[in-house]
Amino acid sequence: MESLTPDLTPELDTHGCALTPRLLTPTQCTTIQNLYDDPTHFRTTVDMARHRFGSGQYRYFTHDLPQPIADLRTALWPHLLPIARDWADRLGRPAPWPDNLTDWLDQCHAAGQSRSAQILLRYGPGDWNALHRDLFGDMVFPLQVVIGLNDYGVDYTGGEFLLVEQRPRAQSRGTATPLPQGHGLVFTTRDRPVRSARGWSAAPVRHGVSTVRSGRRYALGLVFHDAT
Ligand SMILES: O=C(O)CCC(=O)C(=O)O
Ligand SMILES: [Fe+2]
Repeated sequence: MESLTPDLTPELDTHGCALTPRLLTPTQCTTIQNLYDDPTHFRTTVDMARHRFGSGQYRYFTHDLPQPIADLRTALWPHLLPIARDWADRLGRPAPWPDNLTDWLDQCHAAGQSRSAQILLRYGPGDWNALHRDLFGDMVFPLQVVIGLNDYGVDYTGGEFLLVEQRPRAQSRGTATPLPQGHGLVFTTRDRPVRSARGWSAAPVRHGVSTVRSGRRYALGLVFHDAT
């Protein structure tokens, strides 16, 4: 794994999301994509159309995350933690996250959020992901990472990652980002600090995926609180 992240704060402040350097090799991306068909890795499969979440399918990993996914999540934590703490400071909110990811997950489990929230998503032509937030309860880590597993424009077309940010007393702003294969996109699960007349205010952000026009698109979603 290359050096994970330069300082992502300026990108996050300007665009509301930040691309990391390459986190997975193309071979690792293919290996992870191929896990999709092995049910032993997953606790639940969600048919997105059935829940009116869009169209397509995703599967929740069990806690027994395959390598290199487990390592990746652990390695990302110390890079994301200072940003989450800085945001909490700007917004005058508590920052309940300990230095160690395992300690934070223990807190989630004690509060009843005890199931894995890591997902592998699969989209075909016509599939899309409705705008949403991956919140499961009071235990919230405000940053998450999605990793593109396919080559945008080659393996599939359409399927851009979408962010929609609600601005204070104004209409919302949309940002579309194609995910480069093997790179992570860091964005907020809930809201992020934006400058306002009176200092900082929290802008709620939702994310989703535009309609895939052709091909297959897989993505790995890493969330840093657990689910119910
Ligand atoms: O498929 C994607 O790029 C978005 C996946 C998603 O909703 C997530 O990672 O939480
Ligand atoms: Fe999501």
